[in-house]
Amino acid sequence: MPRPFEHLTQMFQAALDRVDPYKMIVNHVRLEGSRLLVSFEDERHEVDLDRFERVLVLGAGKASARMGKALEDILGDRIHSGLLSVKYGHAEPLKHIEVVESGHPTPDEQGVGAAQRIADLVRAADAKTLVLNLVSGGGSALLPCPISLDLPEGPLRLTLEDKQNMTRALLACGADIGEINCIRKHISAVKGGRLLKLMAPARSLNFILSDVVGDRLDTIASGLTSHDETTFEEAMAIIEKYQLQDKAPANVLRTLELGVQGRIEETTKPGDPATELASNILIGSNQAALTAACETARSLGYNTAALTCALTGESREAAKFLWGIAKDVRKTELLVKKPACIIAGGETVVTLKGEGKGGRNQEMALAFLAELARDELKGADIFFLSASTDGTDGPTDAAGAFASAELVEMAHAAGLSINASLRDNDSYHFFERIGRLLKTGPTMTNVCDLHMVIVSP
Ligand SMILES: Nc1ncnc2c1ncn2[C@@H]1O[C@H](COP(=O)(O)OP(=O)(O)OP(=O)(O)O)[C@@H](O)[C@H]1O
Ligand SMILES: O=C(O)[C@H](O)CO
Repeated sequence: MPRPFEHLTQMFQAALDRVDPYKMIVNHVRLEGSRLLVSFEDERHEVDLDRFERVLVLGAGKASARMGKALEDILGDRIHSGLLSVKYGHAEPLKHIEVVESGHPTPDEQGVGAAQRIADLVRAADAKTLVLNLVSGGGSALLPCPISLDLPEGPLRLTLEDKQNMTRALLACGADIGEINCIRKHISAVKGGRLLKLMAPARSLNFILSDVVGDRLDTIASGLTSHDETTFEEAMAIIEKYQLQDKAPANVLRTLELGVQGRIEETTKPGDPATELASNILIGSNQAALTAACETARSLGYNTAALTCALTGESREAAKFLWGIAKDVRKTELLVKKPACIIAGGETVVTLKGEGKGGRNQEMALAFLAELARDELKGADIFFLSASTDGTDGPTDAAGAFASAELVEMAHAAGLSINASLRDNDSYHFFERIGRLLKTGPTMTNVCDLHMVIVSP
């Protein structure tokens, strides 16, 4: 492994360590006698547990089991019971909280079962119940609760299959997570803050780890515990924007149409009394990971530039943007002096056109490699890593992939075509063949993606 790749891996590991949800919770939440004290930047809360007869821990997301472990270590027997839905392979043995593993990114029966049980638990919660919700990215897929309506003309029951087909169409069309979740919220019985209405009159403290650019609470895990800023009209406009009329299941289109006509109640809106009972606490985001990566880069001797936590757009376009910056730094050192490390975070999208296997980070590394292959200076001074902090980039077992000039040679030697692999969205098989995938396994955290470029002197 070339030295710069080792450095990029160290920076990524440091970033993961900083956003370990266990540490984020135990460092900011403590129990003093019967008082639960929470302090995250400007969010401070104090709750007297003796005022409640029971404490329930609920939630969903790739990082939620690790958050649950932290709460168990802090609260011990104070937790009455709990239920979390996490992605397969993301469970953690817990004592008071049951952890169910469910399908992601396409929801499955396990998720439906967990969502149903969570809905039942919150419906039964009264004013003597304190609910602690642990919400993290992935929660949308892990808590599928298809809306069910009794209309004068007969029942309208969305099925798991409807949700699965809608999810597949949304993930492939290039829509960003705000758009995807706008639709998810309007066809769910718990998302878009509908969980809050089921939970009233119980009080809730909701710990939220952001995997969404801009950290909008109504987007993370489709805003289970947040009021919703989006509307049925916007959901319908997204269907039209991505021409999903033929791909969206008939039941979904019908639900959205009825919503636009005002025949279905909107998601929970700002000012709804149910929102008054909930405190939403953002425990971490991409910024923390980016900061840790920068600190490590500095300690390894690089002059470091943190570009943004909000890199979005098509992966292959973002790769060109980062490549342009790398070339600028090589030539002018205007942004930062060499040896340089340029770091960005965010979440891009991939509009799937091919039948291959990959993820948005692997696709970005492949598109970066395409630029390296065209470089007149042969790019021996530029090294790149793009990786997802949850450890699973797209439906693959890799977190991301590396790129450097040496890989262009390796690909040629292996008879691989960068352009053909890009055309097929087949980045996984490409990097697997040349042994340059980054594999971490499930990291139990989730704060979007990191992209890091080293420019050597
Ligand atoms: N062959 C492929 N090449 C590139 N990207 C792909 C490919 N197949 C799927 N994807 C992308 O993978 C993404 C879904 O995978 P992933 O589970 O990593 O998403 P996620 O955003 O991390 O999930 P969540 O936000 O729910 O935590 C989609 O953006 C999809 O476009
Ligand atoms: O679950 C989801 O909706 C995404 O991961 C964004 O939080």
